[in-house]
Amino acid sequence: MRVLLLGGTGQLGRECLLQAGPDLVVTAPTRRELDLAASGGIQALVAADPFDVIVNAAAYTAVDKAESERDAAFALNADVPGRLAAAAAAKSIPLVHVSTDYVFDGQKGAPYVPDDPVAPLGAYGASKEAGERAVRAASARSVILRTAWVYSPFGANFLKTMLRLGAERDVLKVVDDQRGTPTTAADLAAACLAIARHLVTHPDEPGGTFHFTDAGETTWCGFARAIFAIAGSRLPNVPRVEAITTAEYPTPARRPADSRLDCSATLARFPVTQPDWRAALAATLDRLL
Ligand SMILES: NC(=O)C1=CN([C@@H]2O[C@H](COP(=O)(O)OP(=O)(O)OC[C@H]3O[C@@H](n4cnc5c(N)ncnc54)[C@H](OP(=O)(O)O)[C@@H]3O)[C@@H](O)[C@H]2O)C=CC1
Ligand SMILES: Cc1cn([C@H]2C[C@H](O)[C@@H](COP(=O)(O)OP(=O)(O)O[C@H]3O[C@@H](C)C(=O)[C@@H](O)[C@H]3O)O2)c(=O)[nH]c1=O
Repeated sequence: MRVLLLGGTGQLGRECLLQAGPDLVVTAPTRRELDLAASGGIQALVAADPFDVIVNAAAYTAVDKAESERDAAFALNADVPGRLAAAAAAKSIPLVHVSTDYVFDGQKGAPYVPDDPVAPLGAYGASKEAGERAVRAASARSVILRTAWVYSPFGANFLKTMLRLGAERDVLKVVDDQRGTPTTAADLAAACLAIARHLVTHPDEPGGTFHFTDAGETTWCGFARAIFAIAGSRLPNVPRVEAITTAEYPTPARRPADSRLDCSATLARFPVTQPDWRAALAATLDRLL
């Protein structure tokens, strides 16, 4: 299977590349080779090569910065997916596009199913929601896969922030009133590649919008506490993690209070596995430390 992977240097992209086996030929242009924000090169790239499927792991992911860089967020998260989906449709190849729990406002009070109404609270979520609409409008056979709270040994993420701050401070204050599910980029990559493969081998099946996270739920504070509980003996300093409210941790972007995602439709339709988030965290810490 020949895969065009965008965002190969990001968290998800790197895990996709690590999981590519001999039957999976992945082409992953870097930003230097293809600046997605600037380029009209997407169409040319897709048109020129015989890819079986496209996986879009590229995005603008700086949630707070997006509030002051709205145009940059929309360029990457809305315009690029639209162009990519149009190029995929023109070649009749499927697209796996990754989106976020931040398209929801977090007020449902139960895990979101894919058809629930979206209502993003910030510019990042709004840009990703616009990207979803652009992908649907292009009529490619696409799977929009929403995920949440992604972390890995690579790049910038909450796990690495906690380990960095935990080495410097004795107390970390972390919000305990935002619920969701931490998800390793490795598990997400496995899901993306399984879905990509399924779309290629089942050409008559339609796409749609789906959810994938690791299994279970917690808060950011619960996530932080689990990090230090699991990794503590391997760290030079283990901070105390103090639970605070969102109001006590003001940020430029508002975030959903409860963005748990119901993944049952994904598990029923595609051959994906959903590891428990704590087991996945332990495995990631083993890789990182
Ligand atoms: N991180 C998270 O917590 C979550 C992420 N998601 C979604 O999952 C997907 C993957 O996220 P994640 O792996 O964390 O993202 P990262 O921020 O780790 O990676 C983003 C990727 O996009 C690339 N990129 C950004 N701008 C450009 C550009 N102008 N030209 C070319 N490449 C560019 C980056 O390249 P470079 O390395 O050069 O910067 C990088 O490869 C995204 O769609 C994201 O919205 C959904 C929920 C949670
Ligand atoms: C660093 C820190 C953060 N927090 C809070 C702020 C915020 O509410 C929450 C998470 O912080 P972060 O800024 O690390 O995470 P954030 O950038 O909001 O993570 C999001 O990224 C995008 C890309 C997504 O798509 C989402 O699914 C989600 O993973 O934790 C604390 O309470 N204490 C702290 O010391």
